[in-house]
This record gives sequence, structure tokens and C-alpha cells, in this order.
Amino acid sequence: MEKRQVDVAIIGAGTAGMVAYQRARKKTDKVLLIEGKQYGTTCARVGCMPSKLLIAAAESAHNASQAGLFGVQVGDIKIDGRQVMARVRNERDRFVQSVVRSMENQPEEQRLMGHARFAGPHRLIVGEHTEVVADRIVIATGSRPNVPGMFTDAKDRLVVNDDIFSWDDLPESVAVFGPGIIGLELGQALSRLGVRVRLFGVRGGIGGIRDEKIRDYALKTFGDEFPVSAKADTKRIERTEEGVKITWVEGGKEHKESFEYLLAATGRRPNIDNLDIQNAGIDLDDRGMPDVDPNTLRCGDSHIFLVGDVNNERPLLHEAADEGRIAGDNAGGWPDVRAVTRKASMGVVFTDPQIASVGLSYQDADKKCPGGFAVGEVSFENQGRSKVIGKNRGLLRLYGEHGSGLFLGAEMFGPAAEHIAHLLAWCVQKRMTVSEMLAMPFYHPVIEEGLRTALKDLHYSLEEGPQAVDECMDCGPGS
Ligand SMILES: Cc1cc2nc3c(=O)[nH]c(=O)nc-3n(C[C@H](O)[C@H](O)[C@H](O)COP(=O)(O)OP(=O)(O)OC[C@H]3O[C@@H](n4cnc5c(N)ncnc54)[C@H](O)[C@@H]3O)c2cc1C
Ligand SMILES: NC(=O)c1ccc[n+]([C@@H]2O[C@H](COP(=O)([O-])OP(=O)(O)OC[C@H]3O[C@@H](n4cnc5c(N)ncnc54)[C@H](O)[C@@H]3O)[C@@H](O)[C@H]2O)c1
Repeated sequence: MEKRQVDVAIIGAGTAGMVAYQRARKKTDKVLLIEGKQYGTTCARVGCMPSKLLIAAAESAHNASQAGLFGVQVGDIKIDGRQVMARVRNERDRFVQSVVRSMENQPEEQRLMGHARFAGPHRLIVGEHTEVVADRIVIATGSRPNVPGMFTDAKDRLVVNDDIFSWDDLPESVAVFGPGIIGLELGQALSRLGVRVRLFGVRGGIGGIRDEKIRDYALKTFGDEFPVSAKADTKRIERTEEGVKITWVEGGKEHKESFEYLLAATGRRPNIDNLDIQNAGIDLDDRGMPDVDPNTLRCGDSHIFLVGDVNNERPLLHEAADEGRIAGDNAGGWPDVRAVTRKASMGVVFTDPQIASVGLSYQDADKKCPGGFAVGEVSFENQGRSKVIGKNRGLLRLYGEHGSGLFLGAEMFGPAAEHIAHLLAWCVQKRMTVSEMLAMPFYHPVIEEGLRTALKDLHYSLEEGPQAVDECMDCGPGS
């Protein structure tokens, strides 16, 4: 077995691992980035990018179907599944290739292919061909789909997100299990591309929405577009000659429906169970997870760091990159380990309408200031610009602290949520008050004028401003 000795070993060349590698390299050349399967990252291969490509095709089909609203007749819309999937795969491959190239441009002596596992606190065995002794170790092994046991009854018709992006054509029907972020994004996209979809959940939630008023609005909106069984008790899954037959109980009645495929989008699990982590000499909880400091990404007071999806804290791309940066700096600059203030939290779900969450959720605001926070809201149903473009659905709810007037957080289901979420996250991070936010410029006619209305409503609820009026004279029409 070959032996290597390095200052920093990084396990996993995904987004978090690549960034950690880049940062650690600034402090030492004795860095080794170990990848078990292939370069290219989850984001580019089977995550953010191909899912957004599929959604873009769906959006295009949907916009064409809605053109009549504007007096534009487009005739019959034909969706060519093979062309849709060819574009998804081709563009996806381009993204993957650019990531692979950037990895292959790195010095060969700093890269190693093979599955890594711990043989001791500082010892890794890689692919049974190399023993690596590392002073510090960054674990950046990502996550994988979590598939409940009963789904295996669907046999060869069971798919996860990874499989969808290799399809040559669109199927006739898909039962999507898991109304979380992945299930909702992919379910709506497939439905808009003409695939018969039913979305199955167990607890009545949708898209990870925490604010009950917004969740109920979203459930109704999606349910009007395609069948959503948000509280289904699945009794049986059978592989039949044609596909998969699902039997479930909902509202006290038994239902059966057959589909070509069953998509499992029922959450993801961290890739920590395949690392022999028990040999790493760090404390683990009863789920086998180390305790990680979110500001240093360090496990306890050890030399081991845990970054990206594998720590299961904020499983999002920009967070994986931030965590890689923090851990890479700390592992490289060891023993100078620095705590870094994390950015304001922000999440966006790329459905239509989009879903966004920023800062504290309703429940967290209630926990932080029990009885001491207020809510301001706006409906987008009559919002000027949203109406102009035919996207006037949704609700934005903002949370602010009584006394200080601080803006705490927000949840939104509505148009341009991806952009409004950024403005709001920047305000949370800058610890702005609602008054300060209202003093910012707002153009006309834009969707952000809806945000201003919600801010005025929050200002009023915080007893800091007058009641917002429907037809305000200092705003443009329909703001
Ligand atoms: C369908 C889908 C859509 C998504 N959309 C978005 C989105 O729109 N926006 C967003 O912010 N996030 C999105 N995400 C989440 C985002 O993709 C992840 O948060 C991010 O990619 C995690 O990066 P990572 O570096 O932690 O893991 P990964 O990129 O998965 O990297 C982990 C690497 O570790 C390797 N590895 C694992 N075990 C070992 C081992 N023992 N030895 C060596 N190597 C190993 C793996 O092969 C892999 O290359 C999406 C995810 C999915 C699945
Ligand atoms: N736009 C984005 O930023 C984006 C997009 C996709 C994924 N992601 C990331 O990937 C992570 C994982 O997404 P996800 O959708 O897999 O997980 P999730 O946790 O968001 O959703 C899983 C859903 O499956 C449901 N579920 C669990 N078991 C079930 C069962 N047996 N039957 C039916 N439903 C069941 C859960 O109640 C939940 O609603 C997200 O948390 C997010 O961080 C982000």
C-alpha cells in the first residue's frame, strides 16, 4: 500500500471540498483532495443545475399555455420529451465539464481517487491502495437520497433525482413521494411538461414552508394545478406489468393509482455512515453524527472538520461553499482556528410561484421573542406589477421585533421570491430595522412594491407607523 503524509486531507471533491482545498492550499502545499467516485459535484451533475434546466423547460411550456391571457394565441403546444431531456443533459454536461476541468487543472500530487475511510484519528485508507496520514482532516462527503424500505417494492421503476436527469424521454406518469423541496420542484416541472404526476406526503407539509398561513395558501395553489395527497397513508406499492401501483388511504378512503415510475424525494442522508467514523476519535451522538461548531466547522476540539451537506445543518450550495471556506482556512492555518460569523440564512424553492425563507421562521421568532414579535403581510393577488405579468398569486409575511423594531425574518410564496429573498437576507444580515428598510428606494411598477406594502403593515403592527391604506397616494397604482 502506498503511503502519503500531508498537513490537510480533504475527503470529497464536491463544492464544499473543492472550496476547502482552495483555501487550505493558500496556507500549505501539503494538501490532498480525495474523491471517491468522480469529479463534477452533486450540484452540477444531479442537483441544482439539471433541476433548474428541467424547470426552465417547464416554465417555457407553462408560459406558452398562459399566453392567451394576454391575447396571444400560440395554438397547440407540443412538448417533445426527447428534446427537453436532450437539452437538460447537454447543458448539464457543459456545467459538469467545466467543474471537472477545473479539478483536473490542479496539481496531480494534490489529488487522489478512491473511497476514503478512517483507520485512526489521523489515518485514512483510500481505495485500499493508499494510506494517508494527515495532521488535519476535512470531511466533505455530501449526502444521498434517503429511500424508505417499502419503496423497493417498485423494483426497477423506483427512481431518485439522479436517475431523472439521465432520461432520454419524458415518461407518461410519475408518483412523486416527498412534497419537500426536491419533490415539489421536480413534480411541478414534470407536470408542466405533460407528465401525469401525483405528489404524496405524510405530514401535510409542502416545500418546507414553516408559516402555516403561507403553507395553506401554497397547498391550495399547487393542489389546484396537479393532484397533491399531502397526508397520504401509503398501504402498498406493487410493481405491475405496466409500472407501479400505489394504494393509499387519504381522508378515510382507500385509493389506487398506477404510474410509470415512483420518484423517491423523501429527504437526504449524510454520507457519514460509510467512513468508519467510529475510528476518528471524535464524539458521536446516537445517530452517529459528530457535534460541529457552525462558526469553525470543527468537530469538538479535534483536528477534524465537517462541511457541506454531510453535517446536515444547511444543505444548500452557497452554505457548502461558505463552510468549505471556513474549514479550509482553519485546517490550513492550524492551530489558528477562527470562528466566523455565519451569513443570514436564506432558502429559495424554484417552483412557480417560488417559495423563499429568510432569517428566522415564524416558529423561531416566537421562540426568540415569545409574544414580542409582530407580523406584516401582503397578498400578491392585487399587486400591480404581479397583475401586469399575470403572476399575481401568493403571500409574503414579514416578522419584526417589538421595541427594537428589528426585522427578524420572512417567508414568501409568490412572484420573484428569489430576488426579494436576497434583499431581505441582506437586511437581516445588516440588522436593519423596519423603519430603515422603509427608507430605502422602491421603483415603480415593480414586485418589490409589494414588499413595501408588507413592510408598512409590519411597521403598523409594531406600533411604529400608520395603518397601510389600500390606495396609497404616495405610491403608484396597484403597488
Ligand atoms: C435535486 C437537487 C437540487 C438541488 N437544488 C439546489 C438549489 O437549487 N440550490 C441550492 O443551494 N442547493 C441545491 N441543492 C443542494 C446542493 O446541491 C447541495 O447542498 C450541495 O451540492 C452539497 O455540496 P457538498 O460539497 O456538501 O456535497 P457533494 O457535491 O455531494 O460532494 C461530496 C463528494 O464527496 C464524495 N465522497 C463521498 N463519500 C466519500 C468517501 N468516503 N471518500 C471519498 N469521497 C467521497 C462524493 O463522491 C462527492 O463527490 C440541490 C440538491 C439536489 C439533490
Ligand atoms: N432550491 C433549492 O435550494 C433546493 C432544491 C432541491 C434540494 N435542495 C436541498 O436538498 C435538501 C433535500 O431535499 P428533499 O426534498 O429531499 O428533502 P426535504 O426534507 O425538503 O423533503 C422531504 C419530504 O419528504 C417527506 N417524506 C418523508 N418520508 C416520506 C414518505 N415515506 N412518503 C412521503 N413523503 C415523505 C417529508 O415529510 C418531507 O416533506 C433540501 O433540504 C435542500 O436543502 C435545495
